[in-house]
Amino acid sequence: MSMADKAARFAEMKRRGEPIAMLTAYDAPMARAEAAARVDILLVGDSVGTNMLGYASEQEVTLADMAHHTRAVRRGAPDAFVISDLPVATYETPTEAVANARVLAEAGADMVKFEGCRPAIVEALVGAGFAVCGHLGLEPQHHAEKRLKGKQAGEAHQLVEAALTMEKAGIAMLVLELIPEEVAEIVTQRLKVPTIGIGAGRATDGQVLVICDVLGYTKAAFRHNKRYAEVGETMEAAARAYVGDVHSKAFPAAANAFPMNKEQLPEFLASLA
Ligand SMILES: Nc1nc(=O)c2c([nH]1)NC[C@@H]1CN(c3ccc(C(=O)N[C@@H](CCC(=O)O)C(=O)O)cc3)CN21
Ligand SMILES: CC(C)C(=O)C(=O)O
Ligand SMILES: [Mg+2]
Repeated sequence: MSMADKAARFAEMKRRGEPIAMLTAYDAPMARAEAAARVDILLVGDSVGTNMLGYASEQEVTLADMAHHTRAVRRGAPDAFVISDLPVATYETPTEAVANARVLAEAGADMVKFEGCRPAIVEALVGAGFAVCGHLGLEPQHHAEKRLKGKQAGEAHQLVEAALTMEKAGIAMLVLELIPEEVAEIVTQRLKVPTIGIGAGRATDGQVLVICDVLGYTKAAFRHNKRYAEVGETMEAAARAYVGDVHSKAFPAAANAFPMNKEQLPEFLASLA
């Protein structure tokens, strides 16, 4: 199946009014769990850098990082639909974008995503056979200040124009990040391709969240997020209990140890005498 055929399923979901659930995934066990939970789309976001690799910003994420994590996600979820982010400064020219998209596709991505209104980049990628997801509104790779975009009428109008430009260029999907609900609703109505929102309100065709926020693995308490677990607390409590058990010699117990063959033990001890 070609990359475009696989993505057609999501356009069909939009037509039917079936919401699309996307989550970021960064490694094999995460991907396995999300696939088992029937997450529609796994996003290997460049947010892997700040959330999993300890980087200070999205600027530090490399193509090698993205390929490494895309391979892990693909190994964990062989049949899932996987989108991978082209990291910062890897799609400056059409030629560069195509070469770098190939690296992500070979690592297992079904679709590639990049930030900003760059129709010439979309055309080159689509021409080379890649399915492309756009990303407008807050562009973490390009905007140091993480705040709502399209709050002013002029900026909101530009966002709608940019979305239409990207659709005309050939994107198969569009992520809308941190924009007012009313703007996301207009963009969603005017595009045939599905919109996926994060902090973009209720009217988009799908939603995406960063898995670490959903898990309560990160400390952040973003307004756009809904926390479904407290994995960070669970992880610290488990590590703390383990340390306590080792220090108190409660662990390992006999059940965790491996005894020698009963008949061999006397012979072993005698051999040492
Ligand atoms: N852990 C994590 N979660 C995310 O949602 C996320 C990432 N990382 N990394 C990439 C981008 C960056 N995102 C961000 C980053 C900061 C805010 C933020 O500061 N939100 C404020 C409101 C901002 C405003 O009102 O303008 C908040 O209080 O929630 C939002 C989205 C979303 N993405
Ligand atoms: C926030 C989503 C859309 C993203 O681009 C990422 O996780 O990198
Ligand atoms: Mg990203």
